[in-house]
Amino acid sequence: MIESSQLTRKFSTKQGTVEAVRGVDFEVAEGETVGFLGANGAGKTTTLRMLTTLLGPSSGTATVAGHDLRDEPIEVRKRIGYVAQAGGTDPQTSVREELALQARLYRVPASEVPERVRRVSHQLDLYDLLDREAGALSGGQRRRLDIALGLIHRPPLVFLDEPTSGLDPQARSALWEHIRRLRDELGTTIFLTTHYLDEADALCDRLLIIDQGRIVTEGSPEELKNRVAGDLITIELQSGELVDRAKALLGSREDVRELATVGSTLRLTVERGEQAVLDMLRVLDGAELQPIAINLARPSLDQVFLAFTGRSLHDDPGATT
Ligand SMILES: Nc1ncnc2c1ncn2[C@@H]1O[C@H](COP(=O)(O)OP(=O)(O)OP(=O)(O)O)[C@@H](O)[C@H]1O
Repeated sequence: MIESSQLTRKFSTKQGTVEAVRGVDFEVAEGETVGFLGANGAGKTTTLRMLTTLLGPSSGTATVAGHDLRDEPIEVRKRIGYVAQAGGTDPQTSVREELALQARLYRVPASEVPERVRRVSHQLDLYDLLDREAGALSGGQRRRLDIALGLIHRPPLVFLDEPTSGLDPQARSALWEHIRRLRDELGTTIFLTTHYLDEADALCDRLLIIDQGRIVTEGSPEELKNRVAGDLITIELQSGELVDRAKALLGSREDVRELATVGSTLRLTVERGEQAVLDMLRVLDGAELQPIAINLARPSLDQVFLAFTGRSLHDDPGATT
């Protein structure tokens, strides 16, 4: 659905040239939900604006929904929906009028417009709000309207720029449900930007992590977590002496990457923790070692982000996760 080839964008400013995007290569398959994860200023919006034909690349190109960005921008535009960070619409227009106007802009035949408005408003839970003025909507309702506007012409590919930015936790998880349904029920390919790690984890089949204009790694949330850290198993025993025995029994396993003892606790970093923890329990039981407590912790995407970019998203003043 998307094939980006060395897309680059520079901006000239009074202070000099800003290299916002420095040659990004990636692919997005049909039906995937792919997240572009990065801190403020990493280059997410600039890439999105290039892929949606709103901004010309300085170099490189991309094929989007089967058409080249540079050679056939109009064909690209017909096949995509773009939901920008802040929708700018007339606050006095009703939700119904907004949707109908957008449908007409996309040349949906007039006779089909009411049905389209009905469908999309059902999909995004806006049906009871159709006669409300856009200016009177809550933040979550407004974002749902923005997404409905991006879907009215039924594009196979939708770009969402920070879809839940500024929403409260309840409105965010409600919107996630709507985004999931787009993929599951309509097969829509979704490319979204976010700097919320929980959002990336909850919604995306695959993530591209962008830092300072470059993609530093990609993979499914699970793959990325496995690649970075492995799972952490902590086993607490009655005494340091018993810990030493447990260490001797478990330390030589092939799947143990790191091992440390802290007082009467043994800490092991392993691959596939769920399986390992069961095996280890069996081994300890066989040696008549009964742990007081066992804990298994999965690595977080935060650790992944830190490993690949050298900083935490929590340090980013614009991010709230
Ligand atoms: N029109 C412009 N003129 C000059 N510099 C720009 C322009 N647009 C973006 N930049 C710079 O390019 C870099 C990337 O910006 P971009 O908006 O793509 O980041 P982002 O990852 O989307 O950040 P955010 O999460 O804050 O939206 C930033 O350093 C930004 O200041």
